[in-house]
Amino acid sequence: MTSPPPVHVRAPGKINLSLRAGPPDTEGYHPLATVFQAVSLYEDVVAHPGQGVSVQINGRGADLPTDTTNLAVRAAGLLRSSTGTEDGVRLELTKAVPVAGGMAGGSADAAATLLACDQLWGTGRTREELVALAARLGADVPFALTGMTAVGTGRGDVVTPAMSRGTYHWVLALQDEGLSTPEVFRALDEGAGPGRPQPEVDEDLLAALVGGDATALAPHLGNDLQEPALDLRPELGDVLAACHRAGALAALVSGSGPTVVALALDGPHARSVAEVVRAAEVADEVLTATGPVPGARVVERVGAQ
Ligand SMILES: C[C@](O)(CO)[C@H](O)COP(=O)(O)OP(=O)(O)OC[C@H]1O[C@@H](n2ccc(N)nc2=O)[C@H](O)[C@@H]1O
Ligand SMILES: Nc1ncnc2c1ncn2[C@@H]1O[C@H](COP(=O)(O)OP(=O)(O)OP(=O)(O)O)[C@@H](O)[C@H]1O
Repeated sequence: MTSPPPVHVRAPGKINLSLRAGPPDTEGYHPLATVFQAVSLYEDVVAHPGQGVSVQINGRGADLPTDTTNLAVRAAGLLRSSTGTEDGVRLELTKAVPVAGGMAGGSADAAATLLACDQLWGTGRTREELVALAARLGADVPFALTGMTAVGTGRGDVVTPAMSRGTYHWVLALQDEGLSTPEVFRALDEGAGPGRPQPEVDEDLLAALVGGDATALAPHLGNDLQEPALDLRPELGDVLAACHRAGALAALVSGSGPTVVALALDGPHARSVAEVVRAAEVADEVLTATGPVPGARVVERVGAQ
């Protein structure tokens, strides 16, 4: 029997336009009310037929583990055990999203792997089944399947698509050294103390997104994890200040950081803000991106007729 052609899936990184977190539950997880936007910084996963499950990493994160602690390997393993297939896969990841950067790169790898392996193995999971598997892999993984703009509730894993008009232009200030998501949540708990209210989705932000006007959106951007991320990494204050000085409409830490994202008026404005932030030498890399963009999708079935 001839082996099936490889499957190439692309999945986006995300930013949190708004993130509100309540006090932790008995398992240490925090209830969230967040608004995600998928942006044009992508992870590419090519699933080749193989023996067992293995992974090779290109681009960023060449020093990430390739054992079962890798989120892509976990995703393939979970699909295998839940479907009972004995087929294998050799995964080739090309990472563009910063590692431990608050942009859910590992979650994008996991989402892309679920979709790629389902196609490669012909296991025929429905979208709902893939989303349920995604939630078992991490709070951000379901959104990486959905993409575009969405509200995340529960642990951030209950994803509901949201309306958004137009395209938003972002400047991304990346740091080589990541921040640990559990540590940032711990710092939040130390700073915020008990008795905080259950988080609610910011309706004004959702209304601004429907209007499609970046200037109207800017004052509604916010992140409860920004202060704890700044406590752990005070230098991020310089990045935020540089974005403001550069004329950004708003600047905030994405998710658990340390990536700082700045909102611009349009493409040329984003490029000029990026130039000023780059010159300030407060970030290891400064990129521009747009959003919203679609979630994980098959780019091509390599060699397919
Ligand atoms: C910060 C965000 O990126 C915002 O979108 C997410 O909340 C994090 O999502 P994630 O990295 O996919 O999270 P998971 O892999 O499920 O969890 C990693 C760790 O983050 C903390 N965590 C995560 C999600 C959540 N709602 N509450 C938490 O406290 C927990 O300590 C958990 O052990
Ligand atoms: N394929 C993967 N890519 C990136 N990190 C991975 C991967 N597999 C496992 N990890 C581990 O997960 C940790 C966080 O991954 P990720 O890059 O998704 O962080 P993040 O963007 O801060 O995530 P989030 O925004 O979802 O909290 C890394 O420090 C790494 O140890």
